Amino acid sequence: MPRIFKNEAALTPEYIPGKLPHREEQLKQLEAYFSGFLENPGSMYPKVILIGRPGSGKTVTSRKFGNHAMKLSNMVRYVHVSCFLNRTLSSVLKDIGVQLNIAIPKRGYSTEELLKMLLDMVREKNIYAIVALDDVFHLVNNSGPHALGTLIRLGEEYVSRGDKYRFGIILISQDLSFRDQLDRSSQSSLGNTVIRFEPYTKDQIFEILLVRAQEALIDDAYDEEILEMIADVAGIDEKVLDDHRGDARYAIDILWRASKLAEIKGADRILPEHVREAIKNTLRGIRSDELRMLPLHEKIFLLAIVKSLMKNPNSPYIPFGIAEDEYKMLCEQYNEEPRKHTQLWEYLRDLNLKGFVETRTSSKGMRGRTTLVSIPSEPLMTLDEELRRIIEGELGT
Ligand SMILES: Nc1ncnc2c1ncn2[C@@H]1O[C@H](COP(=O)(O)OP(=O)(O)OP(=O)(O)O)[C@@H](O)[C@H]1O
Repeated sequence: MPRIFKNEAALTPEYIPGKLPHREEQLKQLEAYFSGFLENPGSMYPKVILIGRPGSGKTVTSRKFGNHAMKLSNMVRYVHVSCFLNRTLSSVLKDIGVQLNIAIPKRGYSTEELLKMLLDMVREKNIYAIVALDDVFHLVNNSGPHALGTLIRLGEEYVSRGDKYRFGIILISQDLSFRDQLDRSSQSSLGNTVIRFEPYTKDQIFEILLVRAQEALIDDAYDEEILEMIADVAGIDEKVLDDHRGDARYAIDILWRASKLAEIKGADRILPEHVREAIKNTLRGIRSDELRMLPLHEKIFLLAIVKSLMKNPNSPYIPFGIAEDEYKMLCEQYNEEPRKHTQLWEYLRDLNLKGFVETRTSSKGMRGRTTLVSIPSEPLMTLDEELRRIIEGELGT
């Protein structure tokens, strides 16, 4: 079988590439804001905000900077916390502890006690940590502005008692709305150091894809035109108002899917037809890592919504009740005890909040008022496959 990949991992979302085209400036700015902290650890407390749309490279730039910082000093650690996963102060503190190799008890302690343990241990180990809080608005939305205020002041009272600054903070978000919710003193303590990440143009996406392709694919497996074709649909375009344009994750995902299709079909190179099919099958707003993090029964309920919509191809919406029936059938199939009606409403509310589904109340034509559910912008087949894979993996079936 002809080979397409030489290092498939270079097309996975977690991979940190050797070069980050078009983010050199942002990396340089991060290095500059942290240079005092890195040259003389503990002498200052840098706080930097990264903002930009999804897929504009905030996470990967922050991680790359973290690797650079750790190379400069063996006393410095970089810690990357997903606030999508950790939505409370105590879970953020525990995650920081885990990443710093500090044993923090799972339960039985207040957040103040957890905070104190963390600060004491950091001092005892004599380390300095750069903490990046990714998707920080989830923390503020779920736990209120006070939780973030506490993190922004991390260790400041220790400094007033003679210790050094032990932390630097990077806050990552799509916009600055999280900052407006903070109280005045946290806002002023946070300051105004903002690095912006603009959505990528077609040319920029092309160069990003080229670097990735060189790392991931056999030279003969692709033409640059294939990458241009992907850049055309993924780069921003003034004429097309589309939320997903300018998103490097979307572009890289298409390249991976097209390469995989070429491999599965036994082709010796990626053809335009593979790209077309890959575009059709690529999830746009939804990320598979976010799917994976939903509670098991919320995933099964989402799969039920997907299946109900697939069974009704002429209708963009299905009533809640249809999805509920489908959910019960799926539970039977998976040998799982179905959750109660009220719990399913909770799931629906959450799925809507996270942008996985859209809901509306039925118009007059229908009898009574029912809640209708739709998934307007994702390919159902791909969602179906992805969810089944994740659920079956989790259930070990
Ligand atoms: N300049 C770049 N060069 C190479 N790869 C990039 C670049 N920018 C982004 N990527 C890749 O695109 C994907 C998405 O980037 P990243 O996760 O950093 O975006 P983000 O802005 O943090 O998005 P989100 O807000 O959705 O988390 C990752 O796989 C990342 O490696």
